[in-house]
Amino acid sequence: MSITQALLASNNQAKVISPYLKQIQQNDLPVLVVNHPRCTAAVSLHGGHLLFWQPKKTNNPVIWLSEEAIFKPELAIRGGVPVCWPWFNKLGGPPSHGVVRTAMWQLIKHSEDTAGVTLTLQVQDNAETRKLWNHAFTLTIEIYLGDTCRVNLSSQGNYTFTAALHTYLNISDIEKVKITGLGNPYRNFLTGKEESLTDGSMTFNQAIDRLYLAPEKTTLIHDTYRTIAITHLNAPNVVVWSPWQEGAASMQDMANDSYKQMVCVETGRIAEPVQSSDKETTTFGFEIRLI
Ligand SMILES: O=P(O)(O)OC[C@H]1O[C@H](O)[C@H](O)[C@@H](O)[C@@H]1O
Repeated sequence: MSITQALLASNNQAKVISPYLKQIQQNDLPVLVVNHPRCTAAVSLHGGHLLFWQPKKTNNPVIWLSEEAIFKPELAIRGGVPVCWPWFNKLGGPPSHGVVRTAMWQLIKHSEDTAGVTLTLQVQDNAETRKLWNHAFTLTIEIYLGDTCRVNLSSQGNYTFTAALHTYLNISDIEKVKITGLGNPYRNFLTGKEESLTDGSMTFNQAIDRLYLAPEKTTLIHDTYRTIAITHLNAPNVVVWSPWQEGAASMQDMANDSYKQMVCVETGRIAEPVQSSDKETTTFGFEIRLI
C-alpha cells in the first residue's frame, strides 16, 4: 500500500469532522484526510502542509508525497506543498525555507459542498518562531480541493519576506516530461549564474535547481499520459528543482530512485523581497488543474 493509500485508510486516533473530512494521527503528527467524490487529499497541521491531492478522474496523485516521508515535529515533511516562509532556501539563514514548515498550525475554517472541500489553516508567531525570527506575524493558508486544487497564502505584519509554495508533482518518469511556460532568464542555483533558454521549455537529464525570473502565468508539465497546469497568482517567480539520483540518495526521507517520479515546480516571491505591512494582507498562490 502506498503512503497516500495508507493515510486514506488510516483510523489511527481518528476523529470524524464532517462527511468528507477526518483527522488522524500519522506517527507523531495530526493529519486531516479528505475523501470527497471529486478528490482525495491530506493536509498536515504540522507545517500547514498539503501532503497530496488526487482528483478522482485520474489514477495517480497529482501532488507527490515521498514514500519515505518522516512525520516528526522537528522535521519538515518531504513532498506535498511545503510552505517556505519568511525566507526561501537559506536566504534568511537556517533553517532551510524558514520557520513555519515545522510549526503547528490550527484549522480555523472548513467548508464543503458537492464540488469540493476548503480548509483554512493559520499559524502565528510563538516562542519557537521568535527564537529563529523575531517578528510578529499571522500566516493563513486556504486550500481548496476538488477537480482542481487552489492554494493561497496570506500574511500580515511589518517585515520583509521571501516565500514559496514548494509543490512536488507526481510524474511518470523525469526523463520523459517536458515543462513549458518558464520564460527567460533564470538564475541557476547550481552554478550561481544567470542563463537563458530559447523558448522557456526544459527537459531533464541531470540535477536541476533554477529560479525563473519572468515566467508565464501558467507552467505546463507535459507527461506521457496527462498535462498538469499550474497557474501562479501574484507570484513573479517559479523554481524548478529535480534532485536527481545523487540528491535523492543524500536525503533520508527519499528513496534513491524516487527522484524519477517527482519534479518540483514552486510558486514563489523570491527574487525581490516583499515589503509587508500590518495594515494590509499580502496573498499569493496557485491553481493546479489537469488538461
Ligand atoms: O531539502 P529542503 O530544505 O526541503 O529543500 C529542497 C530544495 O528546495 C528548493 O527547490 C531549492 O531551490 C533547493 O535548493 C532545495 O534543495
